[in-house]
Amino acid sequence: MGKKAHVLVVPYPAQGHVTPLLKLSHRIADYGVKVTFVNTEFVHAKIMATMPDHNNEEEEEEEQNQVGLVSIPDGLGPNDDRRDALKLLEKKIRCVIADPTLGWILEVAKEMGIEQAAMWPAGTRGLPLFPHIPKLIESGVMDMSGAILRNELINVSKDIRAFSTSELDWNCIDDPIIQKICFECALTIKQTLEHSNWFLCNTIYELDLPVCRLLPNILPVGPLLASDHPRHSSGSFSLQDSTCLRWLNEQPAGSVVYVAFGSTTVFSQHQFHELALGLELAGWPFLWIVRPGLTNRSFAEYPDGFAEKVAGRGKIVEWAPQEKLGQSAIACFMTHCGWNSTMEGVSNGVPFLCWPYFGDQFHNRSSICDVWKVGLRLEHDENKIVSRHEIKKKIENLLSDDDIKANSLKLKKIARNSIEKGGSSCKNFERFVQHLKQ
Ligand SMILES: O=c1ccn([C@@H]2O[C@H](COP(=O)(O)OP(=O)(O)O[C@H]3O[C@H](CO)[C@@H](O)[C@H](O)[C@H]3O)[C@@H](O)[C@H]2O)c(=O)[nH]1
Repeated sequence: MGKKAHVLVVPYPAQGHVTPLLKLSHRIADYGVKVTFVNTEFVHAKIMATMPDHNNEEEEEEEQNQVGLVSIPDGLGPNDDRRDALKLLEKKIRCVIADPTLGWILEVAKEMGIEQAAMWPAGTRGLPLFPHIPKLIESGVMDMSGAILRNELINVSKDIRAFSTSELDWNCIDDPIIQKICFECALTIKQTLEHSNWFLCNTIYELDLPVCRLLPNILPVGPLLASDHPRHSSGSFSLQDSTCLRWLNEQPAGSVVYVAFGSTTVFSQHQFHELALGLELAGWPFLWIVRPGLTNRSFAEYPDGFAEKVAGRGKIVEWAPQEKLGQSAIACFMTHCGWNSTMEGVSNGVPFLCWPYFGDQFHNRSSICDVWKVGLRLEHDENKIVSRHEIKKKIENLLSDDDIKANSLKLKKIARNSIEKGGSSCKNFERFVQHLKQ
């Protein structure tokens, strides 16, 4: 059976408009089409309060063909008079800011004559590949659907290391359907990069010079840090366990290996064991984030006797306030090289042990190890496993490398300066905001 068609219904937030559109939506849903109906929060609350309770099974079954009611704010203040139906027409959106992967939102904004700003959340090193796609098709390196026909090195600029075709994001995926979706997404990103009014990036001009020069329309405004602003939310999906901050404060300066792999990495149980044994063997204190889903089992199983062997020097939590881990106790950061983690690590001046999992993380590793020289790679063995011995060796190599330590502190200064008044990212950001306020 094919996928259910899905329509989005957006009424004007007034009784006489909501009612017919909702009736129409229910009719459509009765034909097996999925409907998401978007009300303002104000209207949504009113409708929900008048909905009958659905208690019996018969009604639950009917529920499957119900219209999904969701809400968005209407943009008015708490004291605005919502009985004045014209009030909303006075409200104009100045600019739409969206993730480039959702380029269609920006296209709609363009159609409506609204300014569009894309905000790229990932690493920028791979960005120059997107505008290069037509040339790769023309020269027969790939076909129109992104399938690679010939492996070769891709040169986008003399200042940027050549990419191999295996580094193209969509080419790293085995499933041909997902590969196709990812290629379409790459085309959307290309389009957005070339046509949106603004292309903001969570990066720093001084650290990303070749890319910023090659793509002059990108606007570096990073590192975007919430922890510097007490009232800003980091948008964490999980509760952050703050007990590790206290624990860290009790550890000697420069002694703790911080181990965290963001929200998407999944290890096999075998690899998870090997990592635990590597941390045990290395002998350093460690703070390890083991979120639910980090292994491909329903819960992570530690090696026998692990807890006893690392007692007193190993702290494991499900989710930490990572951005706030700027304590001097942290000696290095074992990471999957997600871009947020990369920017946060750079801002805290910590050396990296790089263990990328997919996508931009490989490019980010390259920035960390080859360009900025603030980290080392963890290498897989012939069985595609990062062994406990490799982990111990690389921790030792990294912690005894004074050049890497010095580079990390230099980078921290650059990152922090860039967001101070007069710094490059601060200036870029102010330019953008001033424009919005005109
Ligand atoms: O215990 C933890 C661990 C992580 N984090 C936060 O979670 C975020 C993780 O982001 P990131 O490091 O970018 O990793 P992912 O969640 O894996 O990010 C996805 O999105 C990124 C931005 O597009 C890409 O660079 C990555 O490849 C992709 O996996 C960071 O802000 C961390 O501070 C916590 O708050 N607590």
